[in-house]
Amino acid sequence: MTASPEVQKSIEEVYTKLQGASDCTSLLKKHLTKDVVAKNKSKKTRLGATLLDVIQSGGENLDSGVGIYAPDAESYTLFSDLFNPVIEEYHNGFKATDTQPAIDLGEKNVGDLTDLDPEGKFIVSTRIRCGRSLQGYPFNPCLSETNYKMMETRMKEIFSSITDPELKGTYYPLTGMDEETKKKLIADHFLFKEGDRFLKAANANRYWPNGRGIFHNEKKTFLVWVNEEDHLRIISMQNGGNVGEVLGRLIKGLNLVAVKAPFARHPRLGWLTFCPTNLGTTVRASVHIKLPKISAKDDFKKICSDMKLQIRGIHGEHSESKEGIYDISNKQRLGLTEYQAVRQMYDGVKKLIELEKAAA
Ligand SMILES: Nc1ncnc2c1ncn2[C@@H]1O[C@H](COP(=O)(O)OP(=O)(O)OP(=O)(O)O)[C@@H](O)[C@H]1O
Ligand SMILES: NC(=[NH2+])NCCC[C@H](N)C(=O)O
Repeated sequence: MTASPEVQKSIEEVYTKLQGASDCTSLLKKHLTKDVVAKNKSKKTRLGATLLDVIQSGGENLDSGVGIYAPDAESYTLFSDLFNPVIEEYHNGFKATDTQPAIDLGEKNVGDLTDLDPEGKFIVSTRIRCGRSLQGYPFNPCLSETNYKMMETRMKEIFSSITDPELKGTYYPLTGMDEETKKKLIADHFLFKEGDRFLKAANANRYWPNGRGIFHNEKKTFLVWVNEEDHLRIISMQNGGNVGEVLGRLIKGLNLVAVKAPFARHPRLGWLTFCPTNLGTTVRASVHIKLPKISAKDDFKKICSDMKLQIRGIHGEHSESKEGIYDISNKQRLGLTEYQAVRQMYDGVKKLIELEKAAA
């Protein structure tokens, strides 16, 4: 199967647009070379995805940090000329010949992750999330409306089978959810935002809100997002800095879902996700933290990036910090174990708190 002349022309146009965009710093722009375009523009996956599906989000959103998504699992290999260098640069040097290590969620080590802020002076809340894709389904741009509905139905059955007293809860479909409830869930950091322009341009918001929703326990400390960016985002969160408790709950919840739903795993790339930044462990462990002194200094960003930490704003990715509160998390998710990913955040945040305490 080959891509149509129109699609190939659009790919050339994205390339030309990126080359002409002097303020664009995305990994897409850097790694979509003339050669990569020439070699890949006519290719199509078995499900019909093309290089255009991979690059259109970054082509439309020139402020993307990364700019590419995989419409289906095959795209990671068929378009590896583009994915591999982007993955290598994002995930701290993970090469085309490297393999994701075996799973280690850290069951045996949760006790080592003692409260980072026992006095409650710095950390507002802690959250660890991972992503999962249900085996047998492609990613958003290749899903039909029926696929979405079938996946949601399957997940509803799984959620209703959870009887653990701490984790059991209710599934709330987005379809029919009143605006007030939705807004509050988003503002309180529990629910995904609507209309993400990066996902929209990647064709990932089709049939919205069908098939999308959120499951959570009563305390909203264990949550599962259904069919937003990934098929599933499994989340554990709570106020304060007790990372061990948050990880322990995530492992418990993840295991309950995993026994009922087989997930898609790649021999080299680990758990498969729609965005290459989330491959491997898929783990983003974060704190919302107040660091008024060190965050005001010029070297704050460098200190964080040297410790492989990512800084986000208070309402998540692409948002601004408010009242001096930052979202600090591990950046790398591939090429290390789940426990190491959490540990990267844990050790880094511990250091940041020491620096804040010592700062004048
Ligand atoms: N430590 C935390 N405490 C409370 N809320 C958090 C924490 N970390 C993230 N959040 C909230 O989770 C929501 C989702 O954030 P965001 O979209 O940045 O990350 P994500 O769910 O990890 O996914 P992605 O990386 O795909 O964007 C936002 O409302 C954000 O404020
Ligand atoms: N939620 C994510 N997958 N975040 C990572 C990348 C997001 C967006 N495509 C960008 O390049 O900036």
